[in-house]
Amino acid sequence: MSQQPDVPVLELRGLRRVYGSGTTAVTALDGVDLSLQEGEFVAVMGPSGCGKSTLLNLIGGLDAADAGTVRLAGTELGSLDDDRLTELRRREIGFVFQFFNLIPVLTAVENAALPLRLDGRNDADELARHWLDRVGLGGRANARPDQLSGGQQQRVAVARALATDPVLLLADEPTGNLDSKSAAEIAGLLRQISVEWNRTVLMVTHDPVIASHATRLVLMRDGRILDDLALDGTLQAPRLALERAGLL
Ligand SMILES: Nc1ncnc2c1ncn2[C@@H]1O[C@H](COP(=O)(O)OP(=O)(O)OP(=O)(O)O)[C@@H](O)[C@H]1O
Repeated sequence: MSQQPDVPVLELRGLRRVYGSGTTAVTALDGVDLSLQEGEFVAVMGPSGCGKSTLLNLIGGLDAADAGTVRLAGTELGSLDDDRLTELRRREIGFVFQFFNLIPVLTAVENAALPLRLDGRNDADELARHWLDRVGLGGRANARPDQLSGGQQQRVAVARALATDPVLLLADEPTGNLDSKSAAEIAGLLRQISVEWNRTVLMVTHDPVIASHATRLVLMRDGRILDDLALDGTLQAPRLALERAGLL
């Protein structure tokens, strides 16, 4: 999928998701509009239960909205059949998770190559090595996850997420299982991926220091977007925005 100029990488319109029905219904997303341009690094923050995971699930095509649309580089996810949605998810969205989700018996390069192998690419290992190099792990390509630190394992996961050259990288608490030094390094890598490599990154985090690496901050509460602001790279900016919004 090539990115066309002027078409947002991601466009959400009127996104709504209600779990359950009747008196026990929970409105997890209550009319979310959001547009991301190529090269942005957006941090999403908000209190527990405000709808962040639901939002990522809908953007990642893992769950369907009750109303509204998700467009990825112009393609509306709701218009795709299951096979096309699976294909788009594998090629056009890179996922990075809190607990890395690497396969323990595979080496770093085998893990990073996995989405390409699933796609039948015969240059899978070559591309995986290229991405491991770019994320600073070229020297550990043949190590298994249990031979790598947490930060290194997350780098493998980032290489795997980038291997198919997706239009969007989704990161769900990518530093939540790391010590503060490794966490800052991974957040710095995500910033490099967006600002220097012009990839688009959407990250959910609870940590305002980690959010300070992003170029833009989206604050959520009760299934809605409360604030959406550009960040200036200072450590305090997300904390001040959270305070202003009454979320701290
Ligand atoms: N499968 C489900 N069934 C019923 N309610 C759900 C389900 N998943 C989430 N919810 C509810 O929807 C709301 C939003 O949940 P969600 O997990 O998206 O929030 P979150 O911001 O990711 O929270 P956290 O920061 O704790 O992960 C919450 O009230 C939650 O209890």
